[in-house]
Amino acid sequence: MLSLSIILLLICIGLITYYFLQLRQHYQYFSRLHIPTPPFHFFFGHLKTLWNSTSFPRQFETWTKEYGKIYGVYQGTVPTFVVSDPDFLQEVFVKQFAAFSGRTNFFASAKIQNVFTSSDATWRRHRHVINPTFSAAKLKLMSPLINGCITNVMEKLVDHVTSDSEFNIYTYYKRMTMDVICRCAFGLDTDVQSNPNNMYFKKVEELFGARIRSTIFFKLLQVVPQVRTTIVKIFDSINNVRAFINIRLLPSVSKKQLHERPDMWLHNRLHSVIEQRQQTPTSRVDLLQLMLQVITNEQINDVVQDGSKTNYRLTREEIVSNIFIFMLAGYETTSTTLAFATYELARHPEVHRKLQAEIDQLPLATDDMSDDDMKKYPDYDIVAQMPYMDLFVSEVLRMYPIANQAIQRRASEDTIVQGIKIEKGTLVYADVYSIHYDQELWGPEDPKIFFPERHETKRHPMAYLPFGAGPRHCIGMRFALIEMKILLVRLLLEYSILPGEHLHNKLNIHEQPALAPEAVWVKLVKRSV
Ligand code: HEM
Repeated sequence: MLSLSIILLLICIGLITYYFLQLRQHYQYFSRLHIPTPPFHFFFGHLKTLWNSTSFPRQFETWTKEYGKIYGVYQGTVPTFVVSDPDFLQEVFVKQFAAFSGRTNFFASAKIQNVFTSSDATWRRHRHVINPTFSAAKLKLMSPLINGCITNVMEKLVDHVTSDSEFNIYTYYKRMTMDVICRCAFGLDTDVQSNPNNMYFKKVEELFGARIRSTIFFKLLQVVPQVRTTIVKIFDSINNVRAFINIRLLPSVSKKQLHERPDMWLHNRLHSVIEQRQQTPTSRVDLLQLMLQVITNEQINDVVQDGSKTNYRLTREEIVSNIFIFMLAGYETTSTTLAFATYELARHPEVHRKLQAEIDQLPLATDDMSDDDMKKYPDYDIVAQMPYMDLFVSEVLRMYPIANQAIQRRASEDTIVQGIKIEKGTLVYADVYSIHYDQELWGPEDPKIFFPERHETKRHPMAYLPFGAGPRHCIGMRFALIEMKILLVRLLLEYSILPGEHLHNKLNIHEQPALAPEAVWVKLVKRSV
């Protein structure tokens, strides 16, 4: 008996020693490569410092000042290169994309993948199906749908103009962008603008407010990625039980629902979006239609795909997962950029005047004109021809790279970049703040100053990264730009934006999970053109 206990004790000691030796080995990764590293804690790596900072990107920016354009951090044990050298990034994001086609594998354990969370062959399959969604031809067809939602927001704004009071315009942008993405991508008339209590909208909002990164659960998964799959499975099972009770059992008995995680709530309800479309088919080829054209009930094994793109299929669960990610990405990013654009317009009367001057020159009909050549609302063709608008929006996105945390790649094989050996599984993170505010890349005007004309000068191809870079750049970029520009044209054609008294003190920019202000308080004044 005693000898058995001793054997067990020795095995335990052996395993612990082996684990610590492994950790030690992991933590020598950067020193072996002679890459500088800020001080870190055994077991946590740099996570403790990152958790205590205002945001990961801001901490990376601070470290870049001390450790240079290429340095390393350990997220738990995962080595991460933090890079603000544009040539190095070009190599990773563009030239060697085949070796860097994924992002962090944080979601790899999730049951169902989508175009954002997947990697390698699975990602190629998703992206191939979804890519045609926002072609130029499709964007042209979407302009009336976008304009319809913008007409709704313009009607809502009238109340604030007549009452001559300052108000938080960001709230209106969020509702509008949710309606736009749902209408254009899924043919869904959510009308969140008239019904802000729409449950889909509330859950998406809840998801962004959830500060998931600060939860113990999230932190544990970061430190010990090995237990990720098991823990995620346990959480998913609990949520599935809750969903079953909420959907099947409770409705007939009680209105009170058991709490489901907002992401799980959405996943569990989005099936009805598919059913709705299958019951009422449409001739429009939107994102949902493209995905339904390739739906399959069979299991897909990407490893043994024959490589023929015509065979690319999506399962029902994958379609749901893509709807989910598009609702999220399509709504938050665009409304936040519009919020920052409005903030900058309220602060810079000169920029505001120039943009209005360009808008006033557009071939748009006013109410009393009936010229057939004139369009009532700006569309794809009109907003595509606005040089100053381009400069303005680019400067907003340079100063506020809202989704910068997504701009990272994971090595799917061992490779060498600029003479540095990068092992499979290593992350490369673009330090977008350091790049977007780099005097060498963006001078001679101080990059801290809002100056749209700086974009007239040709810059390094990797100096401007708000939508990422390479084959995996933002799939909704052109859609977002058209939507934002149409909104700005119609807003500034009718109103001038003035700063509200609370503009600065209620801005409260935060960065978890994406860069966003709390509120943008402005006044709208009717123009007398
Ligand atoms: C101003 C608005 C937007 C910004 C700043 C933005 C930014 C980004 C960034 C930085 C990425 C990561 C790119 C990379 O890793 O290289 C990304 C990916 C993505 N974005 Fe956007 N985005 C915006 C609007 C949209 C919209 C409107 C949609 C949907 C209609 C969308 C859908 C996506 C998707 C699905 C991905 C993942 C692409 C992939 O991994 O293949 N985004 N976005």
